[in-house]
Order: sequence, then structure tokens, then C-alpha cells
Amino acid sequence: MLQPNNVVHVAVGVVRDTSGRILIARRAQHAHQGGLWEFPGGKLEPGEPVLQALARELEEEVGIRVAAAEPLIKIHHDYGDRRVLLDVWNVNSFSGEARPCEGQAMQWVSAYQLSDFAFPAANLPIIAAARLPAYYAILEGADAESIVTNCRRIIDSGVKLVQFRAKTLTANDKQTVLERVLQQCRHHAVEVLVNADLDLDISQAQGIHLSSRALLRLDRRPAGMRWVAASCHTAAELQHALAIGVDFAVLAPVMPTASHPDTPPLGWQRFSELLENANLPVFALGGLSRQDLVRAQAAGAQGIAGISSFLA
Ligand SMILES: Nc1nc2c([nH]c(=O)n2[C@@H]2O[C@H](COP(=O)(O)OP(=O)(O)OP(=O)(O)O)[C@@H](O)[C@H]2O)c(=O)[nH]1
Ligand SMILES: [Mg+2]
Repeated sequence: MLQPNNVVHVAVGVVRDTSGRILIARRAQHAHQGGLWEFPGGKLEPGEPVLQALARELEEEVGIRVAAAEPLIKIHHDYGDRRVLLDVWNVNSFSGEARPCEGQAMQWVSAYQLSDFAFPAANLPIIAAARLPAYYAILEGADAESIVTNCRRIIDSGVKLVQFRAKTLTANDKQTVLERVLQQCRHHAVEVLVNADLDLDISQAQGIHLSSRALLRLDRRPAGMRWVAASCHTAAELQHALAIGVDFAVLAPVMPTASHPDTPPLGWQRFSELLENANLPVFALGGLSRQDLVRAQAAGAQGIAGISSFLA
């Protein structure tokens, strides 16, 4: 891809072994952002396609041959002395055994250990993206029992990230149902974010999900939460999410939906344009199903969010 002359386009790999551990290496002291940890990768040569650069850099730096890679996230960052576009790919399929070919320190770590290491500033959203799954299910239901049943179906379908959005329940029921959902999810290592509009005690949950209205009212990230997410519909909302330190966003509606028939859909083209400067992981929402994952990732998304699509 052609970048403005002064932007350094970099191919970066989040390389995972069969147990899900991620490969990190330490940058040489004399290098740009020297001494900090990184995901292996490097600059594109003039005219070189990004996947070719990724394969070349991973072979040169850590001695592996990439068999397949999927787009994870693109980050634009201005270091003051250099502007970079980090073009980050998931590499789950490769041959050879990783080794530090340039004498660098190298380690395999779990996604959660990544925060124990010092990375360059641009890497914060890459670490969030590396930890997040590809599906985010929104848990709703007409009454308490159907919410608990839907939760079971979501868990059985293998989804690992859920937003609790039980808007139909009475104030009394909400907290009780949340506790049942949290218990169910904990058993299956499923993380739960609670919609902020519900106004519940969320100390046992893993995160909070802000509606776009709640997002715009805040001027800083809510404290004490592993995950802070936000619903966005516009570039301004995405920028505000980034400014206050939200970990990831949901951008909607991509396609027409029965639940919001009067809201014009963004379509994939506009969706992808909005993501160009988002600099944080974004799930696509609205009229989509699991089958749209490859399309969504090609448009720059972390993955797919949905209500009914996960209950099939
Ligand atoms: N590979 C890599 N580069 C990163 C990361 N995060 C980040 O800000 N960068 C920046 O992206 C640029 C990539 O440069 P690089 O030093 O890896 O490039 P390279 O392998 O081609 O090195 P070379 O210049 O020695 O040939 C640097 O400015 C570096 O600071 C990351 O996680 N991995
Ligand atoms: Mg490099």
C-alpha cells in the first residue's frame, strides 16, 4: 500500500504457538524505541506487498516460515521523531522453531503476561487486540429465564466475550440475573462486560460497556476495570473513545437491522474508512452473522458483535 513519504509502513506479526502463547522479542538498544519489547516484524521494502514483508521479516528475525496470516489491526502512531503505520497480522500457522536470529532476547508469553513487559507506546491497542477474541456476544432476553438460557447457548457456541444488556428486566431482577450469568460464565472462562446504563454493581464482572451517550459524558476511562468498551456510530465517537482510553469499540450498524430499521447502515466501505484512524480494536455490529468474519477482518475489524447471530 502507498503511504505518504514520511510514514514508515511496518509489517508486524502476533505469532501464536499451539497453546496460544505469543512470541515477543526485545529491540536492540541502539534501535528506534530501543530496549523495549516488540512483536517481531519490520519495514516494508519499496514496492513490497505487506504479507511478503511479514514473511521475510519473521524469517530474518525469528527463523519461522509463515504459512497463513489474518489481519488483526492497523495502528497509526507519531513518535515525534518518526511516524509509523503498524500493519499487524495474526500468525497462527507457521513452520520451523522460533529462535532469536539477531541475538535478541525472545520469549513466549500468555496474552495476559504481555502487560508485564514494556512495549513502545503504539503497542497498547495491539496488546488489547491480541487479547480479544473474534466474537463479542450481546446478551439479551425477554425475561430472566430466557437470558439465562441465551447465556448457556452463547457459552456452548464457544464465544468467550459477552456484554450483559438485560434492558427488559426490572431493577430488582437485573442484579440477580447478572449474578447467575457471571457464575455461568466464570465456569467457562467467559468474560462479561456489563452495560453501564443498567446501573448495577459490577465489581464481579470483567468490564463495563458504555453506550455512545454514556461515552460522550465521560472525560476519562472508568477506573478499576479490566475492559472498558464503547458503542460508536461516528468518527467523533471513535475519537472520543480513543481519547479517554477505551480498550475497544463496537461500530454500528454495518448492515440494515430489524432492530433499527430507521438508522441508515454504514456499509463495509464506510466502516473500513472509519477504522482507518480509529487506532483501537473495533467489532462490526448490525445485521451480521459469524459467516461475515473474514469480510469484517478484511475491513479492519477485530471481529463480529451481535445479538441474535450468536444464538443460532
Ligand atoms: N517490529 C515492530 N516494530 C514496532 C513495534 N511497535 C513499534 O512502535 N514499532 C516501530 O516500528 C518500526 C519498525 O522498525 P523495525 O526496527 O522493526 O524495522 P526493521 O526490522 O526493518 O529493522 P531495520 O531498520 O534494522 O532493518 C520502528 O520504528 C519501531 O519503533 C512492534 O511491536 N514491532
Ligand atoms: Mg524489526
